[in-house]
Amino acid sequence: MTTKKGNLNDGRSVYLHGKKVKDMAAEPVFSKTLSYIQKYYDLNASDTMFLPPKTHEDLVKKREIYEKVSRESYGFLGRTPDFINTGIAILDAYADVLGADERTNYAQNAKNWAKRVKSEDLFISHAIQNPQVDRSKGLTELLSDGQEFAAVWIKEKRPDGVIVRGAKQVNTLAPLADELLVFNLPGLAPADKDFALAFSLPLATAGVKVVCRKPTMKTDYSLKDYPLSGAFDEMDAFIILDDVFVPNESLFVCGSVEKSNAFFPGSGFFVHTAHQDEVRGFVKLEFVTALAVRLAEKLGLSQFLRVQEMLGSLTVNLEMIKSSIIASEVTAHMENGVLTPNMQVLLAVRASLTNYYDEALRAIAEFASGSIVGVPDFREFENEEIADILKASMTSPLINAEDRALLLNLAWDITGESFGQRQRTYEFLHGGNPMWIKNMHWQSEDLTSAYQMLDKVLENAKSEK
Ligand SMILES: Cc1cc2nc3c(=O)[nH]c(=O)nc-3n(C[C@H](O)[C@H](O)[C@H](O)COP(=O)(O)OP(=O)(O)OC[C@H]3O[C@@H](n4cnc5c(N)ncnc54)[C@H](O)[C@@H]3O)c2cc1C
Repeated sequence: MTTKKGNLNDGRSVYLHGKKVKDMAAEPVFSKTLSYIQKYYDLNASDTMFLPPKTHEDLVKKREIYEKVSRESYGFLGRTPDFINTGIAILDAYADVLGADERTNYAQNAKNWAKRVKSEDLFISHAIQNPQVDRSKGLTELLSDGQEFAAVWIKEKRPDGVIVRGAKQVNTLAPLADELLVFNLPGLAPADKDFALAFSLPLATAGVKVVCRKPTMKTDYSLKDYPLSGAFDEMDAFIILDDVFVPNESLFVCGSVEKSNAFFPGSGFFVHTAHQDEVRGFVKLEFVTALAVRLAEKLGLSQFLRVQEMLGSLTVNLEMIKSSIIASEVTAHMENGVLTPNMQVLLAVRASLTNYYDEALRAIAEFASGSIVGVPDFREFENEEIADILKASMTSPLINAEDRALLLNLAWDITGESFGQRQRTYEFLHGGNPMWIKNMHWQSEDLTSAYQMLDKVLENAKSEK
């Protein structure tokens, strides 16, 4: 256990700035962010997190703890330990779908793993999406073309486990986690047996290489200049599995396309992690909505009708998301003895949040306008040569110079900085391409009563003499 204790120097291979990191604690991008991740443990969130929901009250309790954890990072850390842990909480009830074969008992492995994650309070990071090598080709075709890193595949089968090779394109917070959970989304073709895998391994396993993107964190300035991007960076990483040995007992799927395709929806992970994710999304939407309102007030814009309409639209969006999350709990159903939130509602929330978040960002950018790039380095407010005139010229009856600069810096962090751009990309894509989400929603929607009305009016028209 490393994340909870705060010691990430366990021999893991993490690459940053073109080098292998020797001391994780010496890198602010990791140490500062870790202190935010650890708030999950400070809040003793695990007791509630690992509760398999049986009643409506349980779901409400879980929502409240997701919200609490999320508020610690204002919703800007998406993959805190509660995300995967809420799926692990119900794995015991679902694992039998994974079955067994002559190699191992996958269902039992998953149950044992869930027990260990709970008892050791581990932080699990998940790696699903395959690198965008050539989406026009199937995985088996890519491998036969020599593309060994287009996905993760079984290179060698041994009696005690398998050697896997390959890559996953983005794994959020992997450098700070205890273990990597590697699996596929549904969609493997019948020929893709060698790609049919699901397993979890400690970060420090030989051959696991975690290659970080360039940080968005600003370390050379004060938090006054970069209130969020100076505080944490939800690091994403490219994962390389360079001939990694996975012991039989760590395998949840191996060689079965059917089981691989069933893993995400069939393990209960999808719906319960979605519940956590949408609550976290709501908290973030609340934050950006509040910032838009504060900017409008402090820049003297809120008496304009157009601005009022924009603000009203943001609060309407917020209300829709809040109510929908509650609706997903009220319309939950029992499945495998677990009270399961309504997935159609959660998918609708995910599909809408991408647009609502963007709308809030557009409002912030429009209100902050050119002022957003006219903010000096905060040290200028201490510069004897110009401090007085700067403060006088930037102070208004509504807000003093420093508070105004701070508010605008926050707006820039969220709309302009690489931190904000990464957050925007995250909101758009982390839950899957919105195209797939909407596609999935439409295919599962029950339109029976709507069709009945439609047929009635058509029949009425046809039967007119
Ligand atoms: C900040 C961030 C953090 C993330 N964190 C994680 C993480 O921790 N773990 C993880 O596993 N994943 C993570 N993801 C990955 C995320 O799950 C994927 O980016 C997302 O699902 C979209 O998949 P993709 O990028 O492979 O794009 P694709 O699905 O390849 O789509 C790319 C483009 O191709 C088009 N396209 C692709 N296939 C088709 C098709 N069949 N028909 C028509 N058009 C098609 C799409 O419309 C789109 O325009 C993260 C992503 C981001 C941006």
